[in-house]
Amino acid sequence: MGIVLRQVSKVYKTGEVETSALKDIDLTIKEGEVLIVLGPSGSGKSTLLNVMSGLDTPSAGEMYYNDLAIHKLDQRGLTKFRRKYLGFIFQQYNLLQNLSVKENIEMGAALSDHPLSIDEVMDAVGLTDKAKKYPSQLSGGEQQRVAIARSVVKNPAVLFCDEPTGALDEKTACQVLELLEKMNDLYHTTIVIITHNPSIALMGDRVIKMNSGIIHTVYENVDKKRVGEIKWG
Ligand SMILES: Nc1ncnc2c1ncn2[C@@H]1O[C@H](COP(=O)(O)OP(=O)(O)OP(=O)(O)O)[C@@H](O)[C@H]1O
Repeated sequence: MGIVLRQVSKVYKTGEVETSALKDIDLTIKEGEVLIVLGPSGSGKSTLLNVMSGLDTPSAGEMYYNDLAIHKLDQRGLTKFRRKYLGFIFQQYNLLQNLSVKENIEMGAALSDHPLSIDEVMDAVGLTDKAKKYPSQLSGGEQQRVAIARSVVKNPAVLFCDEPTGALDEKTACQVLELLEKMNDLYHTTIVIITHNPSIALMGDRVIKMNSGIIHTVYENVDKKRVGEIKWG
């Protein structure tokens, strides 16, 4: 159970040029695990995330979420799948500018039939005193935290995070990672984190390393660390 990829490939065609961004990927993401995806720029990390979360379609291969055959879904089916089970944390925030912080987070809660408490999540990301502000009145880091709160409050089964702390200072980045850790502890949320930062890999149950569209290394993290124990350098 979990997410299963079998022989998944993705080829981008730009005019005459073809780029093989994923080559015959076999991967199982177990329910409730924290999986870290490392790899140099252009190695296929974002493509992997987009394809396995149904934001993009594979060129070949099969993908399953528990018993659901994701590769067989049409766009409507994919949207339903994402809405029901998934949360996303990206570097760009996509906040609704004419809604307050609290209203943006409420939008996330409204997508779920088992949301978390809006007030608790706002508190966890340190936004309680900004609840009535609008995105344009916030710093970049604060906007990122609103976007994270909006994804987390939905209480999704799987949270996909693409460089979730890339634009944040160390203290805020730690708060964000601790929130992800808490989601995993409390709700058994499956968490996939794409990162360039090898220190973040220390919080993973498993780490995969990509290069040129393939997974060249997978390892279990026998010495998994709590976020609070990680030394950032
Ligand atoms: N929409 C697209 N059209 C054409 N080629 C693309 C597209 N998106 C990605 N690629 C190519 O596919 C390959 C994998 O890109 P991808 O964005 O998945 O890498 P990445 O590991 O996430 O990189 P980064 O760490 O820089 O975000 C690269 O060669 C990239 O140029």
